[in-house]
Amino acid sequence: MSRDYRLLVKNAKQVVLVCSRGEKYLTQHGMQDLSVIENGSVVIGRDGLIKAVGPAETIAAQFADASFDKVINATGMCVLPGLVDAHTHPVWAGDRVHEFAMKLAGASYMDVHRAGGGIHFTVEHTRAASSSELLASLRDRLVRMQRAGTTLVECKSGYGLELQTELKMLQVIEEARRTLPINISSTYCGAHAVPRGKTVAEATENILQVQLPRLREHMEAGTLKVNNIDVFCEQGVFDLGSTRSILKAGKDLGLNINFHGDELHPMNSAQLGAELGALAISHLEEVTDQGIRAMAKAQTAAVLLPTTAYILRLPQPRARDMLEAGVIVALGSDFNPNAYCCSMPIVMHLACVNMRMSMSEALAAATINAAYALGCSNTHGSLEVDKHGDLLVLSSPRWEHLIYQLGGHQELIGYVVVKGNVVYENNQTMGL
Ligand SMILES: N=CN[C@@H](CCC(=O)O)C(=O)O
Ligand SMILES: [Zn+2]
Repeated sequence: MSRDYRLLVKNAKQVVLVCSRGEKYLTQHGMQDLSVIENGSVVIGRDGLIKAVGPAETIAAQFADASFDKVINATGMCVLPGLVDAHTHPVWAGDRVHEFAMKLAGASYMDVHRAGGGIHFTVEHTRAASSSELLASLRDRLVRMQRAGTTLVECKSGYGLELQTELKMLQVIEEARRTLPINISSTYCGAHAVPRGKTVAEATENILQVQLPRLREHMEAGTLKVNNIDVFCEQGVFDLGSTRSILKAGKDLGLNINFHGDELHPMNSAQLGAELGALAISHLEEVTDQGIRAMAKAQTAAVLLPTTAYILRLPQPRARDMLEAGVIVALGSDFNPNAYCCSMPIVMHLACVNMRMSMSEALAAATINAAYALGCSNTHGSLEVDKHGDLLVLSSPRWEHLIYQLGGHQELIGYVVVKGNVVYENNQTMGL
């Protein structure tokens, strides 16, 4: 057997595995009691997969005659799995800082949307932008996310609302996936809003008869890899019936159902998602008790987005009720021109303070459960042998500092590693 490896991270004060028995997700007590090794090391092979993780002394003995392309001495530091951001809209042109001012002055999200702003404003600018402009800004945003610890990120289309721009966005995401050292799960979200001048029925028809068939051709030809299908199921956007037909058609294409539901009004989106076998539903600020029970039973993950409730001053999603009912709770940044946040550490902090999650629950939600929401928890979301060697090294002796120090991740994160390669190194780290 070869004794050459890509990376050894040795002697960490804590190695947070999150889980260690091949769990696909964590719920209830499992989220409270994360697997942590005190004084541990991790070995990543040349194939980018984890070969060993365990007590530092055991690893030192087991790999005494091995050679490593790189060794990180993590004495006094913590190692965590790379963070997983389960919901973002990172491909767009034209910021909406002016709308932030309107909302601070009292306008609601739907006031702005109905007045032709919001998603419509971004659609106009994104349709006009070239692929290279979109790719350049996407790259910058992904770099910012990565520096904040994200190593797997879901990226949606949805600012085209017609075939050409939706395809342009998905191709830009595909190019990022091919060329950037970050894992991407891509989502077709052509039903993000009803285009100006069209009815819901016309928009649904266009998606079913024009956009999805062309997407199928690209997927079959191997020119696009798309993982998930999304719809914004909301009053004044896509109703339950149109949502159902679009999601079902996406599922027939082999896409995972992962959609926006019960955000501003109770729509019975959670029940619909459970019925269709959705992998995940995002937002859920207005989910009902029945919806919570249906999601728990169907093992449909709830992707909660603390930045949205915070920025729009919405009621907080009922994280505690969901956790107690056994729902698989995950987290996402919801990065988009409305909620401009690239940082999962800040998202975890908000989840703890505003949604009353514990720090362990928040970390599980931002790692193994977010990976589950993207159908990737067999390869990502925890530090276990044979999973991808994606991890963070923090310059603090306890991992909880990543959540506790609000906005402190820039100084705390010393290394971000993807498949055993250091993709970000920060020489300016500061301890406590
Ligand atoms: N709610 C719908 N979609 C996004 C917002 C997109 C936008 O405002 O541009 C969300 O998840 O928050
Ligand atoms: Zn969204």
